[in-house]
Amino acid sequence: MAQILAFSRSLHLQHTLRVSLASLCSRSMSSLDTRARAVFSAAVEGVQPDIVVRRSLERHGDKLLVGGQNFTLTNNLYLVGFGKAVLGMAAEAERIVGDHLIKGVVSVPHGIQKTLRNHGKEKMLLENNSRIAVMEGAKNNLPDTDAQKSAECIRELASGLTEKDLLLVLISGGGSALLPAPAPPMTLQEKQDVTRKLAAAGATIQELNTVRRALSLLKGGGLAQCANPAQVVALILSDVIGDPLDLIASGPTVRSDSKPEEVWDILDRYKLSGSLPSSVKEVLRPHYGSQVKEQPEVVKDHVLNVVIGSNTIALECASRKAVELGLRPVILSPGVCGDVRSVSRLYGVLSRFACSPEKEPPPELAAEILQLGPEVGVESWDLCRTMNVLVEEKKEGWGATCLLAGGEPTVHLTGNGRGGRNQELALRVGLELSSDEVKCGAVFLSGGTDGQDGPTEAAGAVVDRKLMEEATSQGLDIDGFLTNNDSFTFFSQLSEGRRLLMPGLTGTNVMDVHVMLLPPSAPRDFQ
Ligand SMILES: Nc1ncnc2c1ncn2[C@@H]1O[C@H](COP(=O)(O)OP(=O)(O)OP(=O)(O)O)[C@@H](O)[C@H]1O
Ligand SMILES: O=C(O)[C@H](O)CO
Repeated sequence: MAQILAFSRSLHLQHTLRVSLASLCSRSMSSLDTRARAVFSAAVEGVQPDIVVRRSLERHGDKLLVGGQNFTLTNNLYLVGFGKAVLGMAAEAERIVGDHLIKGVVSVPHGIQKTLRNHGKEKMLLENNSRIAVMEGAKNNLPDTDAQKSAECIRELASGLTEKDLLLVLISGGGSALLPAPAPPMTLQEKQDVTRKLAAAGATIQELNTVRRALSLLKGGGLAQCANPAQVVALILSDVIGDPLDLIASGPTVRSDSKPEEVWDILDRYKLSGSLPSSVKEVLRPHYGSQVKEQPEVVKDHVLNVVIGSNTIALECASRKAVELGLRPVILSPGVCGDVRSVSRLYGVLSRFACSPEKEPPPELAAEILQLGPEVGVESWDLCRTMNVLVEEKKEGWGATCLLAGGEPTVHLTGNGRGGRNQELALRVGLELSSDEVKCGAVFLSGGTDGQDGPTEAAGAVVDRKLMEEATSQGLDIDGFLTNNDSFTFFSQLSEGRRLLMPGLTGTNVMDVHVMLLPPSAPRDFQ
C-alpha cells in the first residue's frame, strides 16, 4: 500500500512538474518571441534616416564635419537625394545645416509622404517652409516619367554649381529607379525594357546596376561629374551586400571603372544582346561610353562618399539590444544571400547544432554547416566563429544565444501567391524547427528593414517548432502554400496573423535582418 501511495504521489509530482515545466516553457516561448521582435526593432531603429544623418553630420558654427573632413558653410549648400529613405535623411540634414541650405531636390517613391503621415512618421517629412522640393515617382519601384523629371531637376541643380558650392547628395536603396537619365539617343522605355528583362531573367543587383550605370547619364559617377567643380559630399544608406559604393543606387557619385565588355558579357549571359534596340547598342559602343563618361581625376578629388548606415550597423544595434535583454549575441554575417531553401537549411542545421544534447555537437552537423556556407555567402571563418560560441555556450551554460545575420536571400518564384522572401524564409525555417530531429525551443524571425516584404503589408514573420502542429490543427497545408509562394496568405490565416511581423513602413532600408534565439538545452535554465 505504502508503495502504491508513493507511486501515486510520484505520479502526481511528475504531473505537477510536467504542467509547471510546460507553462514555464510556453512562457519562455512567448518571451523569446517578444525578445526576437524587440531585437528586430532595435536593428531598424539603429538605421533610422534621422539617426544615421545625425551620427554622421556635425555642425559647429559655420563648419560642417563629415567623414573626418571639415567643410566651410557660407550659404553655399545645395542638396539632392534619391531613394526610399532620403525623405527622412533630407529632413534631418535640413535641421542640421539650417539657413546655409540654398536649395534642394529629392526624388522619393510615389505616395511616400502620405504613407509616412498615415503611419505617424511626421518627423520624416519636411517642414512647410523647407527649401527642398519633394518629387514623387517610380511607382512600384520602376523608373517612370515622373522620376525622369526629378532626375532632370537634380541634373539641372548640380550642373549650375560653382567651385564655391557644396553639394550634399543623399543616397539610399531604390535610388536607381528614382534617378533615371537614359543616355541619348536611348528612350526611358528602351532603358526600362533592358533592366526589366535582366531582372526577370534573374540578374543579380551587381549585374543589373553594372548595366544601368552604362546606360545612364547620371549613374556611375555622372552626377558628380555634373556638379564639378563644386565639392560633393554623398551620405549613403547601403542596401547592397558588402556596401559597394559603385553599386548602391548605381553609384551616381562614384567613378565607374567597368569596361563596355563587362556590360556586354552580362547582356550575353542573359541572352539579351541579340535583341537590343539600336539606340542601346549605340550607347554601349566603346567610343560613346568614353565620350560621355570620361571623368577627369579632379572629379574624384572633389567627392567624398560616406556610408552612414548599413546592415552591419543594424546588426550591431540589434546585438546591443540582445545584451540588454539578457541574451548572448553572436553576429553570423551581414551578407547572407543565395536561395532561400539553402538559407533555411543552414538555420535548421545551426539550431540542431546548438540544441544537440551532447556537449560536443556531432561533427556531421558542423560539416553540413560548413558545406552550406558558400551557397549562402557566409565565410567558413564566420561559421566556425559562430559554432565556437554555440559550443562554449553549451559547456558554460550562459543562457539563451541570439544569433544575428542579415542580407538578401532570393526566392525562385514558381507560384502566384502573395509573399516575400522573409516570410518564405521564416516558413521554411519553421518547418526545419518542427522536424522531429530538433528538440530545442529556438525562435526564428526574418524581417525586411523597410517594413515591407515583397508586395505585402508585413515585414516578415516569427516561427518556432510549434509551427507545423499549429498549421495542421488549423487545416493549413504548409507545402501547398510554399509551392504557390503564398507565405503571406499562410501567416495571415494562421492563428489570426499572430506570427506576422507588422512594423509598418519604417522609412529606412538596409536589406533583411534574421534573428534566431537559441535557449539552452537544459529546461532548468528556461526563464
Ligand atoms: N509571392 C512571393 N513569395 C516570395 N517572395 C516574393 C514573392 N513575390 C515577390 N517576392 C520577392 O520579393 C522581392 C521583392 O521584394 P521587395 O520589394 O521587398 O524587394 P527589395 O529587394 O527589398 O527591394 P528594395 O531593396 O528596393 O527595397 C523579390 O526578391 C521577389 O523575388
Ligand atoms: O537602387 C538600387 O539600385 C538598389 O536599391 C540597390 O542600391
